[in-house]
Amino acid sequence: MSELAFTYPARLPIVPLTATPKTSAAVPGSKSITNRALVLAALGGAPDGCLLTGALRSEDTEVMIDCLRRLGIQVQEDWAAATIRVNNPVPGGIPATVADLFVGNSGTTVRFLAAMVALGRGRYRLDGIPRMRERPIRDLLDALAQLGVKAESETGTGCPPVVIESEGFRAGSVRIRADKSSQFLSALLMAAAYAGDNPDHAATTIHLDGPRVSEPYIDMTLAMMRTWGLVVERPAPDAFRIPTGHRTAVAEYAIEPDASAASYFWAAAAITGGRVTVRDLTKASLQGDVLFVDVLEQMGCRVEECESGITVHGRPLAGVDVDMNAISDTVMTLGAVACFATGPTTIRNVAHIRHKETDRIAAVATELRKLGAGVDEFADGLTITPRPLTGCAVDTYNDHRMAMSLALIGLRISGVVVNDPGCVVKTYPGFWQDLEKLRR
Ligand SMILES: O=C(O)C1=C[C@@H](OP(=O)(O)O)[C@@H](O)[C@H](O)C1
Ligand SMILES: C=C(OP(=O)(O)O)C(=O)O
Repeated sequence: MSELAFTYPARLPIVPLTATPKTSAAVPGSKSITNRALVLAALGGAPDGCLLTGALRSEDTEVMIDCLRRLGIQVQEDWAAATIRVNNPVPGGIPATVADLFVGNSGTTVRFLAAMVALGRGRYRLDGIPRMRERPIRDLLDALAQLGVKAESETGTGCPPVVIESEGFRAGSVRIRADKSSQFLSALLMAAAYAGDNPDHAATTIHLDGPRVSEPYIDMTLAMMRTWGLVVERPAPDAFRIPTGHRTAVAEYAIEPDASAASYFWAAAAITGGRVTVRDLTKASLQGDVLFVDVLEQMGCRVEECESGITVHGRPLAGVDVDMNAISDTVMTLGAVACFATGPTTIRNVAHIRHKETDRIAAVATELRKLGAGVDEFADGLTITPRPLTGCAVDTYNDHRMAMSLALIGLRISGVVVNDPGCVVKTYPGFWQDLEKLRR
């Protein structure tokens, strides 16, 4: 990330807004869509390559791009134009036979690529930062093993580093769990579409065992696969049948703005009683996180969808009791908003966020308590009880979403200082500049 045009201090004081914001915000491209589009464009193999527009430049997308290059796929970025061109000399396959891949702390990169490299013939190793070595991937490795791929956690922890040794995988039948992360299923779905022919199986059938988390991301995967001409049948709600041999060359694909990034600006309107439009997002988005605005609406905000985007009008806020399993990247955003409501807010059914950049339930509970809020933490969620807040230095746990969410509190309360604000590079390097635009 050294070339990124942003530098960050060690600590960033947040100055409260002096005027109520009435503005619109443009957020960068979706991380989830950019990283899926990179994988699908790489496997799809359009004759002149595929041009991705509106792409996100951030640590998570840059590690994905770097890994694809190490796999022999040609990737040319033009960040000034927010475009990436992807060209695979071996459409549907992996050119490199050996690769050592560094995935940083990007869940989408490690999960999507662990399945994708299994289409190759060779030995591939994926590793990341120390926290990545604590993030689960066993359920995906077990699924790949069922398809004849040697897929192992090097240290036997069920976490990276991961070593995949493959002779390519052929269509077959496989069972997988997605109760720790939906990314396991997304990864397998995308790779399975390029599985080799098997005289005994005209399709790969994936059976999902147990409950699934983060369901809208599975829908996003299925929708994007359809764009690439890949067929996924649903013989039952927990079964996916992916016939081999279907694909469409996609020459150009437009990436939506990031809805999780948008949540900070909608929340800013809610917290300050202002009005903020996030441009170019609609409720028809591929991203479940646009539905964060429904939670704000439940709390009392007015939400308006128009041609230019989605607008949140801040109003006095009531507490809510909400299941956030489907939109769990916005839990910390809601945690910040909840501090300004008239009553307690309970966030339920998000045990899986303990496996993300940090244990997000514990981290948000600790930091909101430091600021003065009442917080009861339970295994799969938390209750936040508003109390008078006092600004202080807050820790961010190398978690971009902790930094962006806690900063929101500083828009109302003086004395909030965000430690290690540079961790936003994971998905939103320009966040601090964009937050400042609320003062215009
Ligand atoms: O598939 C994706 O793009 C993502 C799925 C979610 O992860 P889990 O499925 O692990 O909850 C989400 O938190 C992550 O930011 C992106
Ligand atoms: C959980 C996240 O990312 P990932 O799982 O892709 O690392 C996130 O961006 O909040």
